Order: sequence, then C-alpha cells, then structure tokens
Amino acid sequence: MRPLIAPSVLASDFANLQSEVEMLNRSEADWLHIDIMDGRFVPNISFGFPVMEAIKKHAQKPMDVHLMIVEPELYIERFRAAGADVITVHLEACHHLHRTLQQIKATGAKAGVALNPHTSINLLEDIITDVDVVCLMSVNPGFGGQKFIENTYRKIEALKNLIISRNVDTLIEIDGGVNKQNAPLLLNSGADVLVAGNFVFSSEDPIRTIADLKKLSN
Ligand SMILES: O=C(CO)[C@@H](O)[C@H](O)COP(=O)(O)O
Ligand SMILES: [Fe+2]
Repeated sequence: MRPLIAPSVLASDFANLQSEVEMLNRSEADWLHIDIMDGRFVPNISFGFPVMEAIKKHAQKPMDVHLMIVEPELYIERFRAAGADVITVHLEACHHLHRTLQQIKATGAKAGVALNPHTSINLLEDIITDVDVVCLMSVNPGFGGQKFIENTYRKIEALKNLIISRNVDTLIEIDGGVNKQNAPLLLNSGADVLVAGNFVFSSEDPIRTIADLKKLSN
C-alpha cells in the first residue's frame, strides 16, 4: 500500500504561508501536519489558533494536529473548531488518556496518541483499540530538522505486532527526521503515515519530493 504523506508546516516559510499551503494543495500530500508547541511540554513555542485558522482557510486537505502541550484536554474542542481533522495528544501529557481520546472522538475528529522516543509501546496495550493513529516520535519533540533515532524501527515492529494481534486498523505515523534514506525502511517495518518537515521544505522541489515519498510502498 502507498503511505500517507503528511508534510509538517512547521518547516514552511511562515512569511508566505498561503503560498506554502497552496503548494501542498497541488502536491500529493495527504495530510497537513500541524505542530503545536506550548513551551511547557516541549522547550519551544510554535504557533496557536490564529495561525491554524489561517492555514485552514486555504487548506484543501485534512489537518493532522500534533499537540505538544500539557493538559491538552482543555483545548480539544477549540482545536477541532480551528479545523483539526486528526487530533493527537502525547501519552506523557495525559493523566486520563482514555477520557481524552473519547473527548476527541466526540468532536468528530480522529484520535491520535503520540509517544516520545523513550516511551514503551507496551503502554498502549490497554488503549490501542481506542486509538485511530499512533504517532511514534523518531526525534525528541520540540524542533524540526533533528536527526532520526534508529530505535524507531524496533518500535514500529512491536507496535505493528500489537495492532495485528488486537485486530484493529490503527495507523502508525512516524514523526521526526524522515528522509529518503529511512522512508523505505520505515514503511518496510510497518509505518503507514510519514511526517516530513525539513526534508520536504528544504528540498529544491517540494512537490517532487512529496511525490517521491508517495511512490514508496509498505
Ligand atoms: O513534531 C515534530 C517535532 O517536534 C515534527 O513534526 C517536526 O516538525 C518534523 O520535522 P522534521 O524532523 O521532518 O524536519
Ligand atoms: Fe509533529
């Protein structure tokens, strides 16, 4: 199967956000990946509702919103109202993950859970049947342009086994340091969705780069 490609808008030119989003509309990108950072869960601040709403005005594709924030349950409805189609919370940021996932689904959005590089797949055993997307962080969250962490392959395989054994159709999304070298290996290990920030936006021809990723299969 072809992977879903989710370029991370964090790596785009914010001074030309409309044309960047229009470029993604013309490309084979499946989702727009939107990184929300609060300066508390991660040591960086990205952008919030007004910028997201501005993106939504021009976007013709689903918005995949990755919340790197503490207490995400306080803002789920607002992110949905701002245009989120997939809302992903960090397992490490949720005291009541099951409740937060139901809260996301109640808005009509797909529910995602992100895991930091050190967080074990085993922690998903009792929640996997409630998760639409698992986002495995392949860098420490907070910044684009970091080096891919190799242990990710092992985590994808373990997660794929869990998904198969529980007979669910949860998607596996990989986020951080994805490029043309590791993308085929990630798909081989069982990934379904590839997030790519710098690899897409720093390339000479982002539309072509997205098409090249889309050509790969898992
Ligand atoms: O969530 C994050 C970082 O915290 C990511 O979505 C990055 O924005 C991906 O960027 P690259 O690593 O592909 O440049
Ligand atoms: Fe992300």
